[in-house]
Amino acid sequence: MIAVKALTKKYGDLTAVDGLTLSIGKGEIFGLLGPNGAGKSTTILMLLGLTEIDSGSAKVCGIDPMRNPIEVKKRVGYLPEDVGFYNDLTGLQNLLFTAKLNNIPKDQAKQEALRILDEVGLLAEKDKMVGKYSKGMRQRLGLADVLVKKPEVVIMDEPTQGLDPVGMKKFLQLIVRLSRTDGITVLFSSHHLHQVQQVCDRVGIFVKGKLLAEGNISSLAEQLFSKNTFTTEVGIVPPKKKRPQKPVSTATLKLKMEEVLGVARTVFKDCDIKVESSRDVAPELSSLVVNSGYGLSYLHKKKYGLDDIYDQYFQDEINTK
Ligand SMILES: Nc1ncnc2c1ncn2[C@@H]1O[C@H](COP(=O)(O)OP(=O)(O)OP(=O)(O)O)[C@@H](O)[C@H]1O
Repeated sequence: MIAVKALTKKYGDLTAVDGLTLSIGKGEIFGLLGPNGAGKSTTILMLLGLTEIDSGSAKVCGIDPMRNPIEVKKRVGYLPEDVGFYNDLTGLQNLLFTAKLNNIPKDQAKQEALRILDEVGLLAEKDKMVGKYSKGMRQRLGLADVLVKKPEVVIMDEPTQGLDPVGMKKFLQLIVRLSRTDGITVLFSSHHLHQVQQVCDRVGIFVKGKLLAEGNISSLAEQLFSKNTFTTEVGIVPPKKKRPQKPVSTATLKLKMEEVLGVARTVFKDCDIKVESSRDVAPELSSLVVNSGYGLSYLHKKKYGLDDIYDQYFQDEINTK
């Protein structure tokens, strides 16, 4: 439904999107995850034909948005960060207005609008002026506004910005339902790791205009950590004087650990050892420690997840904002 090849956009000397290649299938929920300024909005604008592409190509529902932006707009619903509504019209009236602009017959429009208001949980508020809606209600009405057009693809730019945790959860559940029941393809941009992790089938990590990796969470971790996705933290205890076996030196223990199949690196800091490996080596490490004459004070196994990816790639940038 979305196919992008070597997509590039420059603003003067700045390359906002740098050779992006990506494809998103029908019914898939894809999360474009990246910090502020990564190029997410620019990518979305290019997909919608709202800004020019400098090089590369994009197809949305098989249509080139540069050549035929109107056809793309017919099939794609776009939910920007802040949706503009007529505040002195009710939720229902706003939706009927959108339906009219999209040439949907009046009877059909009302029936559909009511069904969608129900779906987004706003049926009880349908006659309230939108000016009196909360931020969460506006976002849900925004989604309803997009759905009235019966889109094949929904593109959302930071859709949960400003929502409280409950509102965010409900909104995300709604997105999943749309994709699962109606087969709608969803692309949404976010810099919130946890919401992306909760709902996306696939995630693209986007930093400084470049896609660093894409895939499901576990394949992302593998791509970004060069296959050494396991970390084992081991605490050793020097033996008590009277123990029969004299321990090997820590230098020897380090060498032995590095000989274990799959171990890529070890870091020794006094009695604390960190081992990076491509597979779970905890059983081998624990017996190695004991057989080398040490006691084992602790052993933690950890597999990289999106949190680690986030820490490595985004946290510094977000902290500086
Ligand atoms: N119209 C413009 N003119 C010049 N530079 C721009 C323009 N629009 C965006 N940029 C720059 O392009 C880069 C990418 O911006 P973009 O808005 O696409 O990022 P983003 O990932 O959507 O960020 P955010 O999460 O803050 O919305 C940024 O450095 C931004 O300053």
